[in-house]
Amino acid sequence: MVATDRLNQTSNILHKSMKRASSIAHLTALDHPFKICVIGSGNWGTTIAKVVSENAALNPQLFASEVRMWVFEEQIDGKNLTEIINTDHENVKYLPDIKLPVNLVATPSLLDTVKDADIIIFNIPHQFLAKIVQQLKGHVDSHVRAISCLKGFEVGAKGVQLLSTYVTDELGIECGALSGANIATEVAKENWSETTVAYHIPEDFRGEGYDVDHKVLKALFHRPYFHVSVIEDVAGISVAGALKNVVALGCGFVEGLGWGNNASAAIQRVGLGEIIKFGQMFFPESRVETYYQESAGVADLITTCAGGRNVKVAKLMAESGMSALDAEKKLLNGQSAQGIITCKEVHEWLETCNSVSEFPLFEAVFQIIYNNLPMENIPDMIDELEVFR
Ligand SMILES: NC(=O)C1=CN([C@@H]2O[C@H](COP(=O)(O)OP(=O)(O)OC[C@H]3O[C@@H](n4cnc5c(N)ncnc54)[C@H](O)[C@@H]3O)[C@@H](O)[C@H]2O)C=CC1
Ligand SMILES: O=C(CO)COP(=O)(O)O
Repeated sequence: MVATDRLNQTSNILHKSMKRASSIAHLTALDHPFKICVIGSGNWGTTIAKVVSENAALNPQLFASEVRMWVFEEQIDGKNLTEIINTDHENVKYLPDIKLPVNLVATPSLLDTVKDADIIIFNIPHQFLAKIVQQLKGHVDSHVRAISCLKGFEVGAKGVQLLSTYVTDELGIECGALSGANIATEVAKENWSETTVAYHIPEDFRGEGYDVDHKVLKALFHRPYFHVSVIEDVAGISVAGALKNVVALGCGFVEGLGWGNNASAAIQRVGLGEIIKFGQMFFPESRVETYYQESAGVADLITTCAGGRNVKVAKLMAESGMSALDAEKKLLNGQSAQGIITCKEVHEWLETCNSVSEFPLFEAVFQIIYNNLPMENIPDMIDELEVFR
């Protein structure tokens, strides 16, 4: 009886997932297949390029097979990285030992990469976004749609902005976000992960089959090993993705000090509270439920604090006394621990708003990295400032 129930249950699950897969497979672009490009070829940039290239090859009615990936050109042993990627189908510097699909084409020119693209996926360390977006101005049609996979904020004359909002404001194109518990190397190895894509359907939507909607985004990013949930809350997933990197630095400090799991859990508790509070104060359109219902949020906080680059860099700082930038350089071979910049951006914004004291963990991380505050002071800093909660 129990065995029969199990069998029925398994067959129901199989039926549902086959139905879902076939409904995605039967989507058709009615005008021309959507042409995809990826801007960025780092650890996550290359991984996402692999994911979407696989889907592009499998769905010719919906996507053009060739996916271009912009590479910030550099030489590896006297050879251009683009040439290595296009010949050996491997990004030997930022994603070694992972075979890339042959329909993924590395391109050194930014403008050639976006030429005729229908969907642009931004995936670079966020400190380079402004420069890239400025180069794209005037070269992207207003009907192009975009997804930002970046984690961070833009802080400037307009205050604190989501990176997707920055893209929309500067380029005049609709931009959503992708964020989740996604250590790139695990996704690249096709170990099962979940992610969240958030996208608002714009007012100039041209109709199903002619434009990007939630079904198209699911077809673009969902893989058997990379399960995608598509929602509307761009702000919620972006705030969570940016700020968990700051919390992860805090976890790295206490880990490097040898304080153990309780201390790391305490940092994550305070950190989650500050993430939610930041979202509610500065992005009131974000939904608190997103943080625990979606992969972007608590799940991303857990995976990043367990094994991400930010935690590793902070741990090395604690163990060696190195500066954040030296530790990043030593450990990451050109990759970026985004929390180092994000905590500064957050501090500057909170100072402008006179709200520094309401975010004791974010402020402690900033003071440790930029003003050499002793890491051992974290518990006291949190206690002293937490009275403002
Ligand atoms: N790696 C990961 O596990 C994940 C990363 N993310 C986010 O995705 C975004 C991109 O991260 P990654 O692809 O991992 O990048 P990365 O950390 O691997 O950075 C290296 C990339 O930066 C490029 N770069 C270096 N100098 C540059 C310059 N002056 N201008 C333009 N590009 C330059 C390099 O060419 C290389 O492509 C970040 O915001 C990150 O937080 C999100 C989820 C997972
Ligand atoms: O964003 C990430 C996981 O979702 C990656 O985190 P790190 O940049 O700390 O490796």
